[in-house]
Amino acid sequence: MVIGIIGLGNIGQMLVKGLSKSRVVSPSDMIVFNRSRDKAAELQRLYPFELAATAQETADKADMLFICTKPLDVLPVLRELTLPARLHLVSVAAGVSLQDLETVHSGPVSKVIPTVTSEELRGVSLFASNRLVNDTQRDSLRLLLDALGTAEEVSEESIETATILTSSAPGLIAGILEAFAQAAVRTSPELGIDTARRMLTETLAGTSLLLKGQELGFNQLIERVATKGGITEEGLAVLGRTLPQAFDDLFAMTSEKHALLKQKVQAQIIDRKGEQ
Ligand SMILES: NC(=O)C1=CN([C@@H]2O[C@H](COP(=O)(O)OP(=O)(O)OC[C@H]3O[C@@H](n4cnc5c(N)ncnc54)[C@H](O)[C@@H]3O)[C@@H](O)[C@H]2O)C=CC1
Ligand SMILES: O=C(O)[C@@H]1CCC=N1
Repeated sequence: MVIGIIGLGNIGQMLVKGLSKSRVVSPSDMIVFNRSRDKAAELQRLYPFELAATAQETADKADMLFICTKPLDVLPVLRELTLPARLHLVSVAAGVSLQDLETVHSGPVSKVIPTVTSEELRGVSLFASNRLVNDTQRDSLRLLLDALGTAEEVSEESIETATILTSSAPGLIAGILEAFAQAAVRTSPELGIDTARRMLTETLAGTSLLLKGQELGFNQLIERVATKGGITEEGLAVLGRTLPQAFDDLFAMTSEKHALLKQKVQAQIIDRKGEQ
């Protein structure tokens, strides 16, 4: 099976690196197109995929085509192409629905929300497919996404909330850790920011092993750490007072952004109909 990739940004590159590292696809079974050829040629030196001269060449040769541009570039880029009916089109863009993709491709279409952590073959890739994706195509997609961590099929209704938990989360967790480290240094400047970051990074790795490796629940881990009447309890009480509102705000704002993005994609479809 030939995997096509259009767009070599964070996610396009993650796909090349992750799929190659997992060995589920060899670079020689990938065909890649990027607007800037130099960037693609540089990556090609490490991962010897076929470098396409045009996006159309990628679409013609691929069995499964990942479109990895920013959301508002997805439909304009795909409209310029003639997509073979057999092609399984896979968009990774937040805010672009299966129905939107069906306006540019009459064949099988899936939406995947990947995660940058898949470069390390960990993390959850969300996916939803339209009715034209047959069992073989769904199985092939699931195989690729499982190789990148864990594949999870979700309804389009829940994909936006799940996106925050799986795909935005690495960035959000990094943001939380940065604030954690900065507060430590405000409290004890002599510690230094690099030391604080290093301590948190190592602690995150250990925490993740306890949660995932030993299958401890969040509350079980809290009980192990927070000695009754001890210090951690005080910290948890602060989090209990402040974090529920912060996370409600986070979901409210990210939902609003998703809605705005979807409106803009809809406008691209309506404008196009007006032009025809
Ligand atoms: N970064 C992330 O963690 C995640 C991103 N996504 C989605 O992935 C998509 C890409 O995001 P990033 O990789 O972060 O963005 P990015 O800005 O790093 O990459 C976009 C790439 O598309 C290329 N591009 C733009 N127009 C093109 C064209 N006409 N032909 C070929 N290539 C073209 C650009 O050169 C750039 O390399 C977005 O739609 C985003 O919603 C989804 C989940 C996670
Ligand atoms: O922030 C974004 O828009 C993309 C989608 C989810 C993660 N990154």
